[in-house]
Amino acid sequence: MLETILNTKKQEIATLVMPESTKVERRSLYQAIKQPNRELGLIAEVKKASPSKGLIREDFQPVEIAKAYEAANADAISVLTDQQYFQGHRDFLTAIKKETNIPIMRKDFIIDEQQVEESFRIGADAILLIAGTVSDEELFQLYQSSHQKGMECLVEVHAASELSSLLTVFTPELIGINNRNLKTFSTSLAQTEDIAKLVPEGSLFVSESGIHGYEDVKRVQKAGAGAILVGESLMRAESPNLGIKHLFGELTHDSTS
Ligand SMILES: O=C(O)c1ccccc1NCC(=O)[C@H](O)[C@H](O)COP(=O)(O)O
Repeated sequence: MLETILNTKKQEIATLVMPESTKVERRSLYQAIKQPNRELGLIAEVKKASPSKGLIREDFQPVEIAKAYEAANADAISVLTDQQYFQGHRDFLTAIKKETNIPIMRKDFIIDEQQVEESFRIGADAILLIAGTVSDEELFQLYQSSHQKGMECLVEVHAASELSSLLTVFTPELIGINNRNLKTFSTSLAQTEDIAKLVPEGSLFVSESGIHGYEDVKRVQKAGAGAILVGESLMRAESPNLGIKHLFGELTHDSTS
């Protein structure tokens, strides 16, 4: 699947039309999740559809969802901007950035400097970089140019071998451990437990994907995660607020909104 997505990205990059620059102040994702609003940080994702689940949320109002995440004390927001596989759009990110006050991460498949510049222009505070999509050296280049532009990076790995290889080239401040196997689409929190052992002391790590309830939250927290990245379970919840409360075990019998 990843290979198919990356082939699409290469075609998109070849015809990329650079947007005008949006004037925004940049916010730190690292600081937000270092000092989270709850026992561990929450990056709440705006995700309409996915390759594994198809359409997740029919009534999809990206800015309203993002504002509700912020009101429910999410620490940061992840916005899927890929159109073909996730039904996202880069305009969603710009609109969300203008209407919220917490860090906004661009979640896409970023493999080229032009996409870094595009992310900067649309107003992203941070971008996702995925190990294995380009060489570790190329990933480091993208990481450095993002930082030079004032954006931070969440560097995602799917295997212990990917992280150890990456660490021979550079040490990301923010490491994402994705619990989803991109071949089978199945998720396992054991991924977080296995890979966590390799995370260097100075880095914060985020457990991503397949987190649906408080038991999951406690499990990845025990493994050392500083934050979680959650999409589907929040998008399927009756409201973002109820979804977040459910996730952190904050629901009481009289919780109605
Ligand atoms: O979500 C997918 O099906 C998917 C497929 C292929 C590549 C990436 C994919 N998802 C990106 C993500 O990492 C998730 O959107 C994110 O971690 C949130 O996951 P979840 O809470 O399980 O929606």
